Amino acid sequence: MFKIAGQFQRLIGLCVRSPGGRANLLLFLLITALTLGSVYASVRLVEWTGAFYSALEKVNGPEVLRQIGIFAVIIALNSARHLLAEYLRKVLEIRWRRTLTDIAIDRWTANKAFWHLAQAKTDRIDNPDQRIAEDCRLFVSGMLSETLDLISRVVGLVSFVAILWSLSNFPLSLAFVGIDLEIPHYMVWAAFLYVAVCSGLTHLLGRPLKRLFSEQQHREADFRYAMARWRTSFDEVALSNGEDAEKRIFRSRFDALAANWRKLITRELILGGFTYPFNHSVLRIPLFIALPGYLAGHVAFGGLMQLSTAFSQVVTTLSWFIFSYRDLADLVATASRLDAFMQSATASTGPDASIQRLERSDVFRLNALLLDTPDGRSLLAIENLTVSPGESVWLRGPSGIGKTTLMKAVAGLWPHGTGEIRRPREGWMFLPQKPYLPLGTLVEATAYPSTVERFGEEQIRAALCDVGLEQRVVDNGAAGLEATEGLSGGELQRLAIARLLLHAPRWAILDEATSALDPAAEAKLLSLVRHRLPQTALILIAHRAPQTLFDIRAVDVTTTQALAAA
Ligand SMILES: Nc1ncnc2c1ncn2[C@@H]1O[C@H](COP(=O)(O)OP(=O)(O)OP(=O)(O)O)[C@@H](O)[C@H]1O
Repeated sequence: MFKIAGQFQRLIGLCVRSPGGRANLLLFLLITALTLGSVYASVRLVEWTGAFYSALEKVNGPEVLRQIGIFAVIIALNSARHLLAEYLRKVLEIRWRRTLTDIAIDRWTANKAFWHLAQAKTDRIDNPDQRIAEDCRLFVSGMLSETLDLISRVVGLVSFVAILWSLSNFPLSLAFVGIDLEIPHYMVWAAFLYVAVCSGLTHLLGRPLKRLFSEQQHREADFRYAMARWRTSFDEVALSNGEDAEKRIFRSRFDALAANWRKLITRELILGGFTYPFNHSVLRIPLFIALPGYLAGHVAFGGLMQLSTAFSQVVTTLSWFIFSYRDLADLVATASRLDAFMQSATASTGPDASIQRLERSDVFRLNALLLDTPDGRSLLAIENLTVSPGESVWLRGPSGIGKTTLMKAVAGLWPHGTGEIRRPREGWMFLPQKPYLPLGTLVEATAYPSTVERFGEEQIRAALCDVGLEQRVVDNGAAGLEATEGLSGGELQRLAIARLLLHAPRWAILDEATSALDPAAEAKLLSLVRHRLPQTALILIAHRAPQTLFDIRAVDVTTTQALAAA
């Protein structure tokens, strides 16, 4: 219970403490006031019912007409109140959702938490996209509607208990083990006892729901992810006739989803076996509880009916927990998923690195660097390597030795290994074999990770033409339309070279970044880079010798054992 309260407190705290939190809190108070207006409207309608039926009983035509007018005014004002409250609730919902989403994205991206958490063997955050897109929305909307409901019910409860207290002004007399007992206002105590027992039973029956809801969200996201992954690889699947394999993956994920769904609906059935009859008997049971008073002659028939109505009001209001149990379980499951995501993303800076990193010098130097895999397998070893600005170096080594891992270590991602990396803090660019293509236009993809405004469209188009993508530029026209789909492997690598030319970093590591180009194109592009960026240190990682029209220093990367033998 304390754990759940802590999760809600942390998440609500994030909404309230963020910029604009006070304005949102005021909006919440306004919505609460408007919601409480519904209690006032109910009380006014009860009064109106009495006045209207009295007028009817007395066949008082003008008074009946007046009451119809009052009714119209109550309904009009109440409708306006309801619509305004709903509108403002939805405004607040999107505002708080934006706040939570912004925080989730900030934490997910800070210190490259997204990368480190994806590597984690334990406590891995599954489906972060779902947590950011879906859980933030579900948490805010569920929390708002349940909180407003609870507040209006608490206020309604106070007025209904007062009414019940004044109506049930007779005691219940009992003879218990020879002792005469008198319970004054027993209807009020009976209402509380009745709801307490029923709530306990509801909780007992519905307890597994929270875990089942959480599991369901998790399996739904896994299923969606399998579909989304397939969508990004249509070519590969079609070429390898992988439809059946894909179907097997979808079906197995759907089976997992359906298996949990069956457990969920069975549990809902068990819970419903109690809550459904409860919901339908809640209006009748009071009558039976009030009967002793009626049979003892303490109350007339009309009073009995009044009493049972007041009792039902109290019980219905008190039963919020029972009626909302399913939604509350869903909300609690969402809150714990989202809170776990926020906590892990905040805490994650990756494992402690044993590689020493110094980021002050103006040269790039590796000293006695040994890289390992996370499970301790040795990868490459570099005894000494120094690269100065403007130099060109080719790092060569067999496949799987850890060349790409070296690039990650230099970038500060890979923590496993020993030795020292000295490098300037700024001015780096890392080009992987398959460049990342963000959503957007060709021009935006070329400017990535900077903005189009930084370079201007003309300069970007010129860079694209320089790397041999002029046809693409022409095809896209001036509009810079969505054009990044359908780029071949070689075209993608050309685009990455255009990025390099635009950003003009002082240090660049190209990991098989021209492997998809023919030798002549490779030589032309690398020479263009060398010519345009004379101050840039170019470190090429490749199995085979890169075709260049300039001098390049070859450096062998080897394994620890080979180094020791040498
Ligand atoms: N996150 C990881 N967890 C465990 N092992 C990893 C991880 N990343 C890479 N490895 C392992 O490290 C080894 C080196 O991989 P890496 O991609 O650096 O090799 P490479 O020399 O670049 O190979 P290639 O020339 O074929 O691209 C591989 O055996 C790979 O499986």
